[in-house]
Amino acid sequence: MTTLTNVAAMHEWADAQHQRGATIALVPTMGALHSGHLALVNEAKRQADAVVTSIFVNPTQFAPDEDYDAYPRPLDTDREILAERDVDAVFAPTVEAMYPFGASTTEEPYVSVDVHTLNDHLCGAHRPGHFEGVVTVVTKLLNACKPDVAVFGQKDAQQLVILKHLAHSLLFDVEIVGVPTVREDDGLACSSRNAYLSDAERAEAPQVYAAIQAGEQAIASGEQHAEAVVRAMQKPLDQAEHARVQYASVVDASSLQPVTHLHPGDDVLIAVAVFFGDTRLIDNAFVHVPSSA
Ligand SMILES: Nc1ncnc2c1ncn2[C@@H]1O[C@H](COP(=O)(O)OP(=O)(O)OP(=O)(O)O)[C@@H](O)[C@H]1O
Ligand SMILES: CC(C)(CO)[C@@H](O)C(=O)[O-]
Ligand code: BAL
Repeated sequence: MTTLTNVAAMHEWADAQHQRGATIALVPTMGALHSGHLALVNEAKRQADAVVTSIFVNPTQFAPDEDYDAYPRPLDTDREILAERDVDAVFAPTVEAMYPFGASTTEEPYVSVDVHTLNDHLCGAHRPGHFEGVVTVVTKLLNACKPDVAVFGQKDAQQLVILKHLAHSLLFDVEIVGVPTVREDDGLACSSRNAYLSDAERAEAPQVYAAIQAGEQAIASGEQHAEAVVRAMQKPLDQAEHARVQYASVVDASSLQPVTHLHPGDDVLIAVAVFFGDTRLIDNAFVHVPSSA
């Protein structure tokens, strides 16, 4: 497994793969790898001949009050994990390599991609600049790694939907593939940020998934009012003493705009963000409204 830290070396590797007729799958991550990331790597291996995993904690997607400095960076362990999985290359650029003119976009002339109304709800409404930072860095990663396929987790559902629109709107010649959320045995979605939880918070954290299951159940049993679905999602979270709900929402699965009524055949995204202390957890499900609803 080769490790590449600058864009020129990454281009050289990608060009060499394509010259030998191999396709490339990219798995973008911020490191601190867990089973969720490894599911993406497995899918990448199914999708292409050569797999590159990027490890980059992207400064521009963190709001000023968020955990950019504290975010875990166990690069050597991550590299060992990826080598064991026979990943072909790791792209671990410096901030300077990814942002040659500086990551603070207020200081330099710059170009960025606007996500417009896709940013209005869910995490976009609560993390100023987050998705602009994500689409900017993913654009850079796609240009640096030249993949045929890029693999992302459904755990970050709003991100996945926005990135599919990014590729479609801006004519990127890449397929965006989503992978279902990988969970701990008790249902909690695997996340690098789970490591921040105290024992008491960790014990209650599976209620976040219980909220999603309650929403799915309400829709499956014919509930037509989004408000009632949200109330059902709220109930398991009311039982978690340490939980503070940031949002519980039902939105259209493509436009990400709130829905009030569910109609048979609709595709919706039900999603929650919940704080346990300073740790913010998200979970969600894409749900197809059944014909009995
Ligand atoms: N439990 C999971 N199941 C499937 N994919 C996941 C899971 N957790 C993260 N991913 C995906 O892995 C990719 C990299 O995510 P990232 O490195 O931010 O990990 P993370 O654990 O989600 O971190 P964070 O705690 O910052 O949310 C993203 O596409 C993300 O959706
Ligand atoms: C896609 C991503 C690697 C971009 O920094 C990040 O948002 C993540 O880890 O989901
Ligand atoms: N997994 C999404 C990256 C973030 O929370 O910033």
